[in-house]
Amino acid sequence: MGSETETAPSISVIDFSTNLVPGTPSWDLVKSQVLKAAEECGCFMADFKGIPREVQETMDDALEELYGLPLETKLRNVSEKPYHGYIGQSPLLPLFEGMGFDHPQLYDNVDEFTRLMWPQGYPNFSKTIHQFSKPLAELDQTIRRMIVESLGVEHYVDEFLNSAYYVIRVAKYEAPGTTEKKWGLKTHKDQNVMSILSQNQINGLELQTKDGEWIEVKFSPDHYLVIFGEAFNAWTNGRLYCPYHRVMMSGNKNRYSAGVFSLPNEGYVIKAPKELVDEEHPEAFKPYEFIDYLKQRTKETGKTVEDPLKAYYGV
Ligand SMILES: O=C(O)CCC(=O)C(=O)O
Ligand SMILES: [Fe+2]
Repeated sequence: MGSETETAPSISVIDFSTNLVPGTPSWDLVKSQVLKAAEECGCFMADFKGIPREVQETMDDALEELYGLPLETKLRNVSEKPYHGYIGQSPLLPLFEGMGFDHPQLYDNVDEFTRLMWPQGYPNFSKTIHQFSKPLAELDQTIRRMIVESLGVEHYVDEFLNSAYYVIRVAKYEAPGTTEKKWGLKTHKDQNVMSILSQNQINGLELQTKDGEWIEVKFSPDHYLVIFGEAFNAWTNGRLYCPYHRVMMSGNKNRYSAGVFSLPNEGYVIKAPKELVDEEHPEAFKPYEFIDYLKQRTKETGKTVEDPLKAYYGV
């Protein structure tokens, strides 16, 4: 049905601001909205009140302070797993720096990272990161539970929720000082299970719709962008959409973003439950381990692969 005025595509907002209890009508309503967004756009904006405003604001300052540390200090954030530690200083992406660590929903893990950066300790920094990460890890659990229930395989909820761990990744995108857009982060699909992102007041994230149109993502306070990743898509036998996204920067203000990501555990073989495979939905992907996929993709950094998960593991 043609409408007279073209409306720009936008990302749907789903209300997580009330206490949602499984089995209640409000849970079921939100659950259906989540599945629809996951299938049609691979993302949505969660209106979520689990992180107090003052923590959101302190988070912006904390990231600015973290990235203000000398490079040799930031380089102490190392990991043997690809994409888990410090990334930056790349001539291909000169505006970008990223850091991250595992299990940020646990205070002691946050504090270990803090002490790596500030050996004398910095409890306020640890507190802020923890108060940011823990509610988002819980939100991730809620959303993943909703999808699994919606697909009618609720007896897999526990197995699926326990098959992933959390990583926090924080990024700085240096202001290019131009009106023309410069690359902050290359176009990619998230390879993990699910990502929940926030930012300071500076926009720059862009997301591609199924129709190929790019949307500039705008964040409001208490809004967190949920992006479904390839591992979740594989687990649902291809029922979800994974949107391409990128960061494009312009202007004179640095952008800081922070995200809590769920990643499949090491040793866990990602494979759709048999109930999700039938004649109408033949097996979409070969079973695979996340770390193998990550390692293969890292070897090919910079190479663009169309629909990468399908290229590597498509049946
Ligand atoms: O910084 C952002 O807003 C996006 C980060 C992102 O897409 C990622 O880490 O996968
Ligand atoms: Fe991403």
